[in-house]
Amino acid sequence: MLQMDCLVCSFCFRFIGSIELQIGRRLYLQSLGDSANDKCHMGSSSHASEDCYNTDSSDMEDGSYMKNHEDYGNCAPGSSKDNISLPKGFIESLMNGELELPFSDKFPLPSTIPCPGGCGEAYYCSKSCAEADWELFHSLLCTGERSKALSRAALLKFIEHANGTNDIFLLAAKVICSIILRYRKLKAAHLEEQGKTNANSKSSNLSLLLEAWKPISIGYKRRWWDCIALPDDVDSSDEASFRMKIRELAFTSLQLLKAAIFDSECEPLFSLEIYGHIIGMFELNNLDLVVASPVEDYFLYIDDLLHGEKKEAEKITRPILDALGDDYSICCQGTAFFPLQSCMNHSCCPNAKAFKREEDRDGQAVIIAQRPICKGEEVTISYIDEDLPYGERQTLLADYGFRCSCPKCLEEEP
Ligand SMILES: C[S@@+](CC[C@H](N)C(=O)[O-])C[C@H]1O[C@@H](n2cnc3c(N)ncnc32)[C@H](O)[C@@H]1O
Repeated sequence: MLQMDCLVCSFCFRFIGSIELQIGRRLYLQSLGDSANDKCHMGSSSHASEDCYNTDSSDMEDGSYMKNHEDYGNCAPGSSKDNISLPKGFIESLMNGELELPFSDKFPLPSTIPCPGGCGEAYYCSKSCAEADWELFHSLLCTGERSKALSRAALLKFIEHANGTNDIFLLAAKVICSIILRYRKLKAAHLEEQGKTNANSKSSNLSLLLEAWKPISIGYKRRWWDCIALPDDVDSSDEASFRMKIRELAFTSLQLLKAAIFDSECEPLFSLEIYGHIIGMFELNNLDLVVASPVEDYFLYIDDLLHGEKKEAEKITRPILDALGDDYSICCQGTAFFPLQSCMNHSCCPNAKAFKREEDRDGQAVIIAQRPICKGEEVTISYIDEDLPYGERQTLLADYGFRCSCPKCLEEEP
């Protein structure tokens, strides 16, 4: 699950495009929020319209770092809610590569490769990532012309429902697609091996489906509506009806997904029981995924320049920073299931940590030992900020359904 305002590879989650594209896209999305209020619409999601971010261009006019400084006229004022203005056409020039920011060449990013299915939603850092995603998940979830979904219209309905309710359904769909696609591959190999005539029995199909399901089976523990933590605003007397509503929501989502990608040979995958357990797996075993943004490094680099260079560069970067505001650099965040890493237990004095956090440059699961770990010793990670006081830690861990009794908790227990 990705944060929308970062442009990352849909397969490995590396930032892609360029510093200019990342910044332009973020400003553009920011302006969409603003323009909804002042009727300054920006058109489709892939192109910013010319003049909705605007006005005073004096600071930028001598932009010797810019390849193109035409088109910096005025536009109707007031399109940015904080009254921070950028020249007319500025965002578009950043996004379409006409404008080069100072020293951005120090932060090269892989160029963007569009989805081979033509959906215009997924982008990749390389052809191999595009192909791997297509083969493993995306061919069934692509809304483009070459989609392998049963019905693209139904798929759009499913996605719309997930976006409007809970995007965990998109992850569950990804899991189901990966199982179907793995099943089809296993079956093709099996048919080739056995000869088409005697290998297409129901029982052999089921055993292939079980084989395809195997990597996920480790996450099969509890249904979503049984394991989801009760939100703070739901009274415990309403717990049963809350859980019933969650189950109904999952049922609706599953019906929509079925209409989009149903495969009769994989019918068991489309039961509410399985769907509930797949979502439950993300509820219980999800790992946060964080990929640091190169945009932050870029602005830090500018800040560290020597006085003369810095002054010159900041003529261009300062108005951008001001327009971006506090969220000038947003990392890519998501949630993921990794069969091994997601199953590690918690300790408030863990001997390992999940992910490199600030240093992460892609979505690979990395577990790093914090100290030497003996053979046979359990590898533990921390689910929460282990530096919080004892009470706060236990409150947070209650959401995971347990009280921690690690050595640190035993020592600090009042
Ligand atoms: C991400 S799973 C961890 C792996 C889990 N043992 C499994 O096999 O799925 C999280 C669940 O494991 C259990 N768990 C993790 N750490 C624990 C701990 N320190 N004490 C008790 N239960 C723990 C809790 O039930 C928690 O909801």
